Amino acid sequence: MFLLQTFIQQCPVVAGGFPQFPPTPSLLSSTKHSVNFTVSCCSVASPVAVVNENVDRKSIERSEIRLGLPSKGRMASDTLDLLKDCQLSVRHLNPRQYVADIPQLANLEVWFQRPKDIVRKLVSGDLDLGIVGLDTVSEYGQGNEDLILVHDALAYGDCRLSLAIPKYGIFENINSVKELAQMSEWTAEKPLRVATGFTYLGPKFLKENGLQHVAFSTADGALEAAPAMGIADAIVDLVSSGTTLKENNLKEIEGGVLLESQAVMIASKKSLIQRKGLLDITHEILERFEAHLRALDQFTVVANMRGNSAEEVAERILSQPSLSGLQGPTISPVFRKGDGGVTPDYYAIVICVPKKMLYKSVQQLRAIGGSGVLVSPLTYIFDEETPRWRELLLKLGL
Ligand SMILES: Nc1ncnc2c1ncn2[C@@H]1O[C@H](COP(=O)(O)OP(=O)(O)OP(=O)(O)O)[C@@H](O)[C@H]1O
Ligand SMILES: O=P(O)(O)OC[C@H]1O[C@H](OP(=O)(O)OP(=O)(O)O)[C@H](O)[C@@H]1O
Ligand SMILES: [Mg+2]
Repeated sequence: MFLLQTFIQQCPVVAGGFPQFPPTPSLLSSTKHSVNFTVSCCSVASPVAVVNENVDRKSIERSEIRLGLPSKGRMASDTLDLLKDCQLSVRHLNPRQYVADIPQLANLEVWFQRPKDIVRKLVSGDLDLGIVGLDTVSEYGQGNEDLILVHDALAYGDCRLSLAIPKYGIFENINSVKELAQMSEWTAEKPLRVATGFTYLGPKFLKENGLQHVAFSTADGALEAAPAMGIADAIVDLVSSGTTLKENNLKEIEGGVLLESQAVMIASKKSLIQRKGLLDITHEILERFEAHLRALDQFTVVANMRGNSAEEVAERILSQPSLSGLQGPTISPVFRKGDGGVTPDYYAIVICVPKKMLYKSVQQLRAIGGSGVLVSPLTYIFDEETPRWRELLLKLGL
């Protein structure tokens, strides 16, 4: 049995600037004072030094800006779709080639990498920008201050990292982390056994929640099988629909969500400050993302309305809660030639309506005399300035 410290000292793993990501231990255990790794199989005295990244690389000397995108898995195609929807299509000639570009953004290289490697390479300075799940940033970034969240809600890849326990046996009446921690079953000799791929966030969370006797095991997938196989008592894993938990007779418990996750855009703070052109490209990508994502849940609604004046029509519209639009309605007179000359006969109104409110809005429009209602999708809403850009500049001290 080795403490984590011992493990790292004896395994000459050099993490090249990356903050101590653990060399996937096969078993971890928590004691009263610290979370310890118990190593059951490892070449602890390996003579080979594994250098994860170039330590003193000349990365800052390269002039190209590098964006890391997921090379495969759940996040890959949604990420490309988002960029395409923002008119930033990635030109990728060959799926086995890991480098590509975005013709709209000069001097930018796109590198396809596994999500966890995107985070590692941002920390090591080999990438400048990246798009991955927040869970991956938190697990592999481990709070590194050089990692900056540029956009924290790209609206896909939604899931949560959760602690789950069996519905049956000794857990039948356990419904919260507090109750789990208070169970008398867990002792130093017989700790709560937790299976997880999140070997940083898992132990941290359980320690913070007062679970003193915990042993962790790790696997690359199908963790939900571990309790039924008798390998673990609980798991910490990603959940989205909850089907996998349900099918394996497991349940989430109160206080057991470690993290709510979705796709995010991250950047290296050092690069943002030092690399020429990066701030401008980041601003452009951020503006396009924001404009697209804001427009996603809105429709443009155009309708005709009879009235005596634009003001009178505006008053009627603003009296309806669903019709105020983004900044208020746009109202234009529609002129017709009559006996007494050219007069405004009715008014055309244009408003933005949240998609969820569409039918209610149409009903309200009709109730105040609206007719000929046309509905079309919105592509972008560009605001004067994006709040996220201001926040980013603040984080950079600019
Ligand atoms: N139900 C889900 N299960 C796992 N990941 C999900 C789920 N829903 C969304 N995600 C997001 O997708 C990411 C994982 O995708 P995927 O498993 O394809 O990636 P990966 O890093 O290649 O995984 P691995 O290396 O284990 O194969 C997660 O980090 C998370 O942000
Ligand atoms: O709540 P759900 O919608 O059921 O999704 C959750 C499951 O999906 C993921 O597994 P994945 O499909 O990546 O398989 P793996 O765990 O074998 O990698 C995750 O690890 C869960 O097992
Ligand atoms: Mg997976």
